[in-house]
Amino acid sequence: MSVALCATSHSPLIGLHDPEPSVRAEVDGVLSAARAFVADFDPELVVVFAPDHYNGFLYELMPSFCVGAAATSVGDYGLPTGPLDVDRDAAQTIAETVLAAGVDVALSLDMQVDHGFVQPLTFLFDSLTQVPIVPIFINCVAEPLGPATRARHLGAAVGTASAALGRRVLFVGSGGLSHDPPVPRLAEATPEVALRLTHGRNPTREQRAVRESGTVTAAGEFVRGSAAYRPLNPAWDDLVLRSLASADFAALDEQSNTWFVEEGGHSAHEVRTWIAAYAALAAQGPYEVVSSYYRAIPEWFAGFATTCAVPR
Ligand SMILES: O=C(O)CCC(=O)/C=C/C=C(\O)C(=O)O
Ligand SMILES: [Fe+2]
Repeated sequence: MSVALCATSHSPLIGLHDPEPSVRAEVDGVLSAARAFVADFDPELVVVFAPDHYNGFLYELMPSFCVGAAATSVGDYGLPTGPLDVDRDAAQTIAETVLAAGVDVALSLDMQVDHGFVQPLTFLFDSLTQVPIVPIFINCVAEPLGPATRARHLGAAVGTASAALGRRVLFVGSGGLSHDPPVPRLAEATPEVALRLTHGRNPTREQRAVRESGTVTAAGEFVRGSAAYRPLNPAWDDLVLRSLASADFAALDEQSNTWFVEEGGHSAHEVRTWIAAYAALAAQGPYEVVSSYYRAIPEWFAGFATTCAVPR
């Protein structure tokens, strides 16, 4: 087996605003099983498809997709800070192959990544440098967004490029299913927030603390039924999981961007990372999902899912 997949929700609220202990323990068990799956596969390279939340990618220059040839974690929400062990040659090869396939991916030699990339790595590995990685950013929050089909094309091209590397490659997709956490949107932003979304790289420790405590406060309001955020949608999440398990990409990615927001909330666009990861796996033939977990966890603002898959 030369490829495998692990796709998981992330949430910056894990550890900061937890559900009841039995739910937390259940998720910890699922993530331990995913970690064991990955250890058993023993990847030689990890290709991570993940979004950003205005930490590494801002409106000063917002690509739809970007391959990182070097990357550093900003360490938001208490997660580890510092460089990732990026395989620069593999990143370069993947970027060249993806561009040759007609998908206009950017290349960064100095990518900053946030919890979107880093949290799944902490779920699956002992450190950010345990296995070489290639981080691939997918814009899932900063409108305007292209059609979701582009994530499938990106993933397919990355899958083809990965096959040519001749290594055991794990594809990781990182993002919630239905969820509508308080990620600012330019269309509604005050001038101050718009400035931050455009140029707010490297906030001070105090500025970051204010943002992060605001997310925790919002999660509390959401749990208490605030109408300011769209509800979780387990029925839609089930559709997402079933569609990807059966490689029915069109059921998802041929829908409009509005459909994603109306069904799953603004951050449901993070499903693009799952579409890309599954499309990368599909590029090397039929696959089967070997584990699939789902629970709506309002304390984490998340329709929370974790799946693992292998070639059939
Ligand atoms: O700047 C901030 O931290 C704003 C809040 C934020 O980024 C929240 C992110 C939530 C997720 O990543 C998620 O639930 O997927
Ligand atoms: Fe997110």
